[in-house]
Amino acid sequence: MATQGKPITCKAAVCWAPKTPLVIEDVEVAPPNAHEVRIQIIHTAVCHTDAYTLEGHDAEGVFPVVLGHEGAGIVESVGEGVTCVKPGDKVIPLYIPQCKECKFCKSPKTNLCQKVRSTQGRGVLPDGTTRFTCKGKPIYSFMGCSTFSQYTVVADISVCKINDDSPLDKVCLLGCGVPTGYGAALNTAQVDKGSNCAIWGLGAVGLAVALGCKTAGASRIIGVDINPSKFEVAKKFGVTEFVNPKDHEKPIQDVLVEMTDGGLDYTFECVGNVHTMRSALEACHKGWGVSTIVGVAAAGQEIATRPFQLVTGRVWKGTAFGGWKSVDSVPKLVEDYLNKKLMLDEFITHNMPLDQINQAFHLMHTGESLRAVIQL
Ligand SMILES: NC(=O)C1=CN([C@@H]2O[C@H](COP(=O)(O)OP(=O)(O)OC[C@H]3O[C@@H](n4cnc5c(N)ncnc54)[C@H](OP(=O)(O)O)[C@@H]3O)[C@@H](O)[C@H]2O)C=CC1
Ligand SMILES: N[C@@H](CCC(=O)N[C@@H](CSC=O)C(=O)NCC(=O)O)C(=O)O
Ligand SMILES: [Zn+2]
Ligand SMILES: [Zn+2]
Repeated sequence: MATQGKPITCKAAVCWAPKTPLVIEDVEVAPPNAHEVRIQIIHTAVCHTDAYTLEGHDAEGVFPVVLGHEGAGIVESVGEGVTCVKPGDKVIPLYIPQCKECKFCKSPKTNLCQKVRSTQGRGVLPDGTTRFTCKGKPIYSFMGCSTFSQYTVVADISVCKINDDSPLDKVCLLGCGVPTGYGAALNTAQVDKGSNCAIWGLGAVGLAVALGCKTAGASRIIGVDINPSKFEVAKKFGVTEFVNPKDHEKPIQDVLVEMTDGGLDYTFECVGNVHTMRSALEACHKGWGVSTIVGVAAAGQEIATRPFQLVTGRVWKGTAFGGWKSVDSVPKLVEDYLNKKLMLDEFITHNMPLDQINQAFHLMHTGESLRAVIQL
């Protein structure tokens, strides 16, 4: 391979500082070190967590940075000791890796591999450095993925090989939002047949929760959102009823408890707002209701409720990447998509080139998009 072992100069969307538009720059991407993989990113989608970090809400946010963590691409070259993928393989970068060796990976109770968590949280690869340079300055990595670049370097435990027939413009969604919501219902909450569920926030993550609830055989799936334009599209994902908190004077949890003869079996917060997190918990049925926090709240925010809500049997949970052990699960989710058992296309509302990436953020903020897919 002509580029192997050499730096590659390519286009990337660089975030120089919080709350500033991304700038398309020529960046230099160094070759992969041992146990690293350099990937040509072909498509990436934009997740609300990219916007959250761009807005300066992430306690771990470091700048300048190449954001993006919902991507798919082709391996360009690998560093010494890499055996899990080879040049030419189609892959998905994984922001929660799976080393299969740490205490977390060995436990069936969690997907939160901690092997590279501390370096990833500081915006660097496991050796403490970054592979991106622009205008002579090092540029940080994001969530171990940095998919808003034509080339990126990730740890070998942070990537999985997928079926050669995968359409990368669709399966890039399996890097974050869809598995997160789908797994929140199936793995974390373990929704059961005939149950009633409510979902706050009908973006891609909330709609993927709906899909998981539907797959589990839930009877009622209530969508709660302040943007009524989300209601029509939500039906495709299994949402059966809609509630807009703006249409009610009472706290929305009281409205839902009345609608459901005492409360919901399962609720999901997919907004990232501590007030909706409280509503979702308090809308749960006494004795057994389970509320799962999926949304990511801004730095410094804290949740509150009366402890009596928990004493009387409601359970508060949270999920990261839907509880999926990433290397084991993402290739299987790709197969489910290829076998038409998992919807993805319906989440994609926009397609655009890299130089329009700021428009993708705008569409998310105005509530016009579910997922915008960027072609690199
Ligand atoms: N735990 C994890 O592993 C992951 C967490 N996330 C988090 O999940 C959340 C959702 O992500 P995503 O689907 O991409 O985001 P979106 O912005 O696409 O969707 C959020 C939805 O919530 C709606 N909303 C905003 N405020 C309220 C409110 N007060 N009550 C009800 N609905 C409201 C928005 O309406 P409007 O259209 O008007 O804005 C929008 O429809 C984010 O916090 C993201 O960071 C994402 C991926 C993984
Ligand atoms: N860095 C933040 C927290 C951000 C966060 O909660 N990230 C989610 C994924 S959101 C994806 O779109 C997550 O999986 N967290 C687990 C983890 O180990 O990071 C902060 O400092 O609060
Ligand atoms: Zn995400
Ligand atoms: Zn691990």
